[in-house]
Amino acid sequence: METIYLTYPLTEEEIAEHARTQVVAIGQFDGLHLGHASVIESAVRVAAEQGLPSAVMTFHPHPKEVMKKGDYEGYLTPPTVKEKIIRQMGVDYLYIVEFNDDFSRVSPGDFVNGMLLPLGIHTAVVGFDFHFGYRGEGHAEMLRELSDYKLGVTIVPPLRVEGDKVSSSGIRLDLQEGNVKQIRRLLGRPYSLAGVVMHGEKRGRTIGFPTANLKLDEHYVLPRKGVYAVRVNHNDQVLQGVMNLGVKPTFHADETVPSIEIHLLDFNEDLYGKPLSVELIDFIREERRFASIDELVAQISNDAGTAKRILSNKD
Ligand SMILES: Cc1cc2nc3c(=O)[nH]c(=O)nc-3n(C[C@H](O)[C@H](O)[C@H](O)COP(=O)(O)O)c2cc1C
Ligand SMILES: Nc1ncnc2c1ncn2[C@@H]1O[C@H](COP(=O)(O)OP(=O)(O)O)[C@@H](O)[C@H]1O
Repeated sequence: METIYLTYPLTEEEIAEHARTQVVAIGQFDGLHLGHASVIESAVRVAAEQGLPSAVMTFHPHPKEVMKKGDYEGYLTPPTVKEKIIRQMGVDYLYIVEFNDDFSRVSPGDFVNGMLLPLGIHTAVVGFDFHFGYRGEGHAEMLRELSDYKLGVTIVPPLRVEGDKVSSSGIRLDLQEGNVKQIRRLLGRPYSLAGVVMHGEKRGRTIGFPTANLKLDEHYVLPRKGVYAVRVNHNDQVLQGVMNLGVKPTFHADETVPSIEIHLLDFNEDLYGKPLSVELIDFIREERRFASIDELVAQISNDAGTAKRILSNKD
């Protein structure tokens, strides 16, 4: 897969370089949940049927970040994660269009005639709720008419899991509630956070539970504070662990910035500076303040046992 960065308006050179008859799935696709996957898979299938290359067009930064909408709290799938997942889906080209103030003011008609048609888009594949152009005034059904019927359009219906429509906003709510098991069903994979291990307060080792402190690579939406059973990818190895995402109220009275700390089970190696990717498998409990370090340690030991039981279940 080739990743191509574009800005609107396209230059003559960009058009000359990237125009090809192709089938493109268009959307924000933040989270890359099963609904998004069904849109992208449709594009790959239609492309194969037509003997054309397949592509995904997405936008960065997130429009809500640029438009300073109050409810923006980060990415479910930051750009590098999104790119990796789309690559695994057999897509030939990924177009990342810069979303900025100017682009937010492009009319639906100009988006179609100044972006899609010049790139040689043969068929656009979009989700049922796709909106585009100034104030999101363009919607899926308008693509045909705005292109003067030059574009083929496939609209993919909503995907349901156990009766519920799969949506990025639903997943954001589930994250606030710590429903990581449900999120795993909606994404088709666990929610994960990637980062690098940094130095912490060096207390972990003194209480028998060293914890790798994760500095996140990108701006993720964080789940509810608390303790989670996690699977950790480190050096092509998959390790079991227990994570605390919180402000350590036992030690800090008014800390507000949460830290992400993982104790790896049956493991003893130096991890400073190493990249880790952490998959959230299940929520164990809320973070709380303990009256003594002994009580905290007893609880962490209990949590490690709970995580081990959860992670040994093969589902
Ligand atoms: C499984 C687990 C659960 C934890 N639960 C809590 C908790 O409920 N309350 C709290 O104040 N700290 C909790 N912690 C954080 C510890 O206080 C922290 O790991 C310890 O202070 C070491 O910090 P350091 O790695 O910065 O040295 C937990 C840590 C782990 C690994
Ligand atoms: N089982 C383990 N789980 C997590 N980190 C471990 C483990 N064994 C060794 N380590 C190392 O110990 C460090 C954590 O020790 P800790 O005393 O909590 O220090 P810090 O406060 O700097 O995180 C990790 O960053 C890693 O390098």
